[in-house]
Amino acid sequence: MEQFYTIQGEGYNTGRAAYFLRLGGCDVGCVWCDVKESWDADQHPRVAIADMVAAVTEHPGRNVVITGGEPLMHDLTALTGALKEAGCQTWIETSGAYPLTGQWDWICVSPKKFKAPLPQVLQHADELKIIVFNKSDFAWAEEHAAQVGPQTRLYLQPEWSKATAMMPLIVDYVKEHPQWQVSLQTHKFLDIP
Ligand SMILES: C[S@@+](CC[C@H](N)C(=O)[O-])C[C@H]1O[C@@H](n2cnc3c(N)ncnc32)[C@H](O)[C@@H]1O
Ligand SMILES: Nc1nc2[nH]cc(C(=O)O)c2c(=O)[nH]1
Ligand code: SF4
Ligand SMILES: [Mg+2]
Repeated sequence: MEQFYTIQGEGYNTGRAAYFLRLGGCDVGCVWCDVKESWDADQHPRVAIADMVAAVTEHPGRNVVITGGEPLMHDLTALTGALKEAGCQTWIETSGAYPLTGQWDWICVSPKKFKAPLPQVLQHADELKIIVFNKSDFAWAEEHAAQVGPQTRLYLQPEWSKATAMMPLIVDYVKEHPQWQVSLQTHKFLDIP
């Protein structure tokens, strides 16, 4: 759908330069999704893997975030294989609703109520990033934290339009449950892609 070189704004790798490949297509249907224009894959041109890798390597950074849309609706074996061959670190942003394909250096799973994550994907998560839209999401976050491995980093990220109301609850929650960390969409504060 689009590709751009920016700073990873969210989660564990916040602040690090990364090239984003945003793949079209998602049927999860989050009401608050901030890239609804990604949902219909047919609205976006097909790009050859070699062209994506060439675009990545025009920049000095070698961290590549594959996001979407829901990137795991595509078989990512060939794309991640080509990126690894070009010396890239491969990071994914996924809801976990589809089977894991590809070779990954960092897996961020952000489960959704609208289409449940697969246990297999949760078990491979390096990072679990729960979007907090209302106060019931803390209990829901714990249900998913119980399904990841002991090394998985746990993040609570406010839904953007509810951030003012949810941030005080998130701050209190993290102080009481310090296994969790705060994640903010810092790129939106920086006004970068
Ligand atoms: C647009 S999604 C694409 C990747 C994948 N479909 C997913 O949901 O993880 C990228 C990240 O943005 C988060 N996100 C989407 N809309 C958001 C919003 N309105 N506020 C906060 N985070 C949001 C998602 O939860 C996910 O972690
Ligand atoms: N800077 C920046 N960081 C991000 N982290 C995850 C994003 C995404 O939409 O997947 C995203 C994004 O869209 N921009
Ligand atoms: S799964 Fe991701 S891309 Fe799909 S609707 Fe939800 S936030 Fe948007
Ligand atoms: Mg985004």
